[in-house]
Amino acid sequence: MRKFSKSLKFAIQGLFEVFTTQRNFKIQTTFALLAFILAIILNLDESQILWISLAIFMVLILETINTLVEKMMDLMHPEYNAIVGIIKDLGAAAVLIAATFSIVVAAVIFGGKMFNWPPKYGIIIGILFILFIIIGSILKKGRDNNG
Ligand SMILES: Nc1ncnc2c1ncn2[C@@H]1O[C@H](COP(=O)(O)OP(=O)(O)OP(=O)(O)O)[C@@H](O)[C@H]1O
Repeated sequence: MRKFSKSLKFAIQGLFEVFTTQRNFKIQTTFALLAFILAIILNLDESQILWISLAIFMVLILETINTLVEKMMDLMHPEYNAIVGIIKDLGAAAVLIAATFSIVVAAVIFGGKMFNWPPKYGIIIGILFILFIIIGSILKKGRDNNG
């Protein structure tokens, strides 16, 4: 039991660390709080609350892992290095994917409840994001090959 309370203490220390040092995490927790309050006001049902919670916690988990990766890389390799840059960019990409998922969930659940948006708006956001990845990558490759 003592071991568990110690582990919990370290985990909470980590939580305070990511909250106090990471501006993005502060913004994400503020949005999370607003989303949970809105969920109460709109009287969301069980599955809607679970989807909102999944979206919120995925972003927070990935932002924490992204911070961990950044700190690890800064410790292991403080000087400029192209691979370090790619590793950090990948961590940021994981957060962006989770953030997009949370926009899809918000559009379907909050948009549906507040503005009567059809659920297909969520699909449209998903398609736009996938197209952005594909077209953006092709354009970038073309630019890299030319320059
Ligand atoms: N050592 C490095 N070598 C190459 N590129 C780097 C390096 N450090 C950072 N970068 C580039 O800068 C971007 C931002 O990195 P950084 O570690 O500053 O993250 P951040 O999101 O601004 O985090 P924080 O605000 O917590 O410092 C990375 O995604 C990467 O593209």
